[in-house]
Amino acid sequence: MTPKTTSDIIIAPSVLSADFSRLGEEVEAVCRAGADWIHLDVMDGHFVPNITFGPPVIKAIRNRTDKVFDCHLMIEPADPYLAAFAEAGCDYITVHAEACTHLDRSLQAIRDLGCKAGVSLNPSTPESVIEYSLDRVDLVLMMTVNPGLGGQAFIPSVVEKVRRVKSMIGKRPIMIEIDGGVTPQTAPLVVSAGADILVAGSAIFKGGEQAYADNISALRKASERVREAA
Ligand SMILES: O=C(CO)[C@H](O)[C@H](O)COP(=O)(O)O
Ligand SMILES: [Fe+2]
Repeated sequence: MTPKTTSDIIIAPSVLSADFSRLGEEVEAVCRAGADWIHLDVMDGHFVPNITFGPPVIKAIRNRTDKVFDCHLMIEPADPYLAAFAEAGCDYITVHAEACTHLDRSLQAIRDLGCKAGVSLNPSTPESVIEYSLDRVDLVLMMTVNPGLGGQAFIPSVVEKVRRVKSMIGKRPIMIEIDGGVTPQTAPLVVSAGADILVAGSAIFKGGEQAYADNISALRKASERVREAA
């Protein structure tokens, strides 16, 4: 296998669009198909209008792969549950800025648990809310849909915000992750604005297991063309 370079785009399939009755098998299938990370959408029916799964389910699928478990917490409050997600085997834990009264404290708590700390911004949240916490951040997850559901349409106005966050980050070792409505058509827009990681649910978990590799490769090719041209 060719070693990854720092310019490689990371593809993180969101299991939100997987068949939950076969979650372990779906994780294995998408890893075989070329996934880099596994994106886990945790929803509480309070911060977002949907409920998914929590630490016990993540723990149950942790032994299916050694890929990075990228946990996107759409829960409010988040702080009381951070330790349980770390113990379940999450590598990155991302909280929403909108759901944390003391964002700085939540980010430090994630790092104290030995995990990488992510912060997510809804499409309407200005990037200024994270400006003074960047020294505690490993990843900025920028929502390109309103959180809570898979299969929604990409919101193009976020692309400019991605560009601003990239410039705000400067030389800090912080990755930008894009989540929502990512397809081979929309991926080039965010990659050219500075995205490092692409989350995709409905664009990957479609067409049956045999199509996952082609779906991932379509996203990778669309992104790499942009990076090569830059
Ligand atoms: O965080 C999310 C929703 O809140 C999901 O990660 C996201 O929507 C992925 O699904 P799709 O690629 O189908 O938009
Ligand atoms: Fe997500």
